[in-house]
Amino acid sequence: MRLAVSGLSFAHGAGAQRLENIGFVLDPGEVLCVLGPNGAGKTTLLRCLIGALTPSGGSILLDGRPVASLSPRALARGMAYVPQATQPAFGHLVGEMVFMGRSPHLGRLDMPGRADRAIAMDCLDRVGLAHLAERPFAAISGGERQLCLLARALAQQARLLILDEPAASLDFGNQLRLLDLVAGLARDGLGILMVTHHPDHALHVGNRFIALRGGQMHGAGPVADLARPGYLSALYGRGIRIIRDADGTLACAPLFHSPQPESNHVP
Ligand SMILES: Nc1ncnc2c1ncn2[C@@H]1O[C@H](COP(=O)(O)OP(=O)(O)OP(=O)(O)O)[C@@H](O)[C@H]1O
Repeated sequence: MRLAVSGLSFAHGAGAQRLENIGFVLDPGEVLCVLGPNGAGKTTLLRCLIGALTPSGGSILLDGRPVASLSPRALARGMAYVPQATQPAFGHLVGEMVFMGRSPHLGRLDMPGRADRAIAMDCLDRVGLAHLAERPFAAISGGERQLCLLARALAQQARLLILDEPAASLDFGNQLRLLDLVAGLARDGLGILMVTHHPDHALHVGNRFIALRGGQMHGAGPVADLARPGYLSALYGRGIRIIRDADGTLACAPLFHSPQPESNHVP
């Protein structure tokens, strides 16, 4: 399933920052990372993609069909969205939250059947939370909630995953587990669009990236471009260097004691 976005624009309202002329393609088996400073428009972009916001211009095509023309059910079978971890509105159990991911596969009055429950439990197990199935969603930690929402999206069995800062509340071990999971899902042929504040994560599991700044495309390309000298410093407005260890693994580190970049010009 191919997601193709072209010339996308959106405004939250008069005077609010606009998203302008955003474009990219996400193919099956690819991890596309969305980077950019706070307030750059990353979540706004994701909410346009899933139909929660209506763009003022441009196109969003899923396998060539405008997402706006798809029924909620068809859209949910195509794309699964994992928002930033939220406070629970209702008193659901963790397992029930994950069953909800099966909704696009059920009839209007159907309850999840045995097969749906097995899929949901398997997804909960994949994120390491099987032992919390009977706990209230409201009574687990922020990181566990984030993993639960990921399990719900996996239970949806969509071909595209849209992840909004999936690692934001995770401990270091769970961040690595998440990255392994993302890489594995991409190997299974899913397309994954992942907003991240960790350029390292993009370098580890991403294929390509887009960078937003002030609602505009600041750059796009293969993730290796993020390691170009000065690129991340220009994107975030702080000195950042890339370290390459003996086996070729790249990591970002701060440059605390050097002059900070004054412009956001991308080299
Ligand atoms: N509902 C809203 N009404 C008006 N402006 C909004 C609304 N939601 C977001 N904005 C503004 O739109 C811009 C982009 O917000 P968005 O949440 O998309 O940024 P982001 O890149 O996801 O940020 P962060 O990295 O901090 O999560 C910001 O200037 C924000 O203040």
